[in-house]
Amino acid sequence: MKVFNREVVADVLKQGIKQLPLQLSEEQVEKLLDYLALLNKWNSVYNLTSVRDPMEMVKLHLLDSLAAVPAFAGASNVLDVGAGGGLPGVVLAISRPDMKLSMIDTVHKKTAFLNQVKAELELGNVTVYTKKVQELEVKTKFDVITSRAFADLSDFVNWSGHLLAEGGQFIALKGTAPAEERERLPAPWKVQKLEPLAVPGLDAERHLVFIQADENAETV
Ligand SMILES: C[S@@+](CC[C@H](N)C(=O)[O-])C[C@H]1O[C@@H](n2cnc3c(N)ncnc32)[C@H](O)[C@@H]1O
Repeated sequence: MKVFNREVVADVLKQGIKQLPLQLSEEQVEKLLDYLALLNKWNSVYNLTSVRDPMEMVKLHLLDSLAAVPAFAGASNVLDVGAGGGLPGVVLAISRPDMKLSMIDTVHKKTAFLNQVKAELELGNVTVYTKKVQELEVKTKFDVITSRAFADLSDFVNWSGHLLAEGGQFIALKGTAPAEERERLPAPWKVQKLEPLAVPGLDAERHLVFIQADENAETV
């Protein structure tokens, strides 16, 4: 486990947040830092992320997920598929306490960690599922289904399309989203928008891919 210097990490986080169109309270920033401390503490046990350095975790995990938060402006009931250690799910849940946030992963030790985060950070808006997303059934479908570093776009929509409410959308956080991958989407799904994502302190290509059923979408 790398040493977690909360003061130094907080400084990088706060500087990054200033560069984003986001208003977070001091309490929310503290919860983000608590989450990062838990991720750092339990990573060696649960194997939650290959990123081991807390300073790198701030940029590659927290700020990367925070940069996507404004894209969820109109959302009220969101599912994060393949949430792993909670990205972007936990960051969304902390940033938008008004929103219901569900996370699903097949790996029990990861969802055990997510339930621990939920309890320790008192995230009353969070629900955690341990199963394949293809096998999940819910009473109320989601208005947004998101994922980060999860799967090919076609697999993402094929495996979770049954959980999306009518008129809802997928938002995938990707490094690149090659045209070939976007064009291979099965009907009725179409890429509505491909948006470059600027992550403070990160010099890497990042994108948000918005996908909707054809009747709502303009093909890019
Ligand atoms: C590369 S990790 C990404 C984790 C996290 N989203 C992140 O960005 O750090 C992909 C995750 O998807 C989960 N996964 C793979 N297939 C799945 C499925 N069919 N349903 C739910 N989760 C799945 C894996 O267990 C893994 O934790």
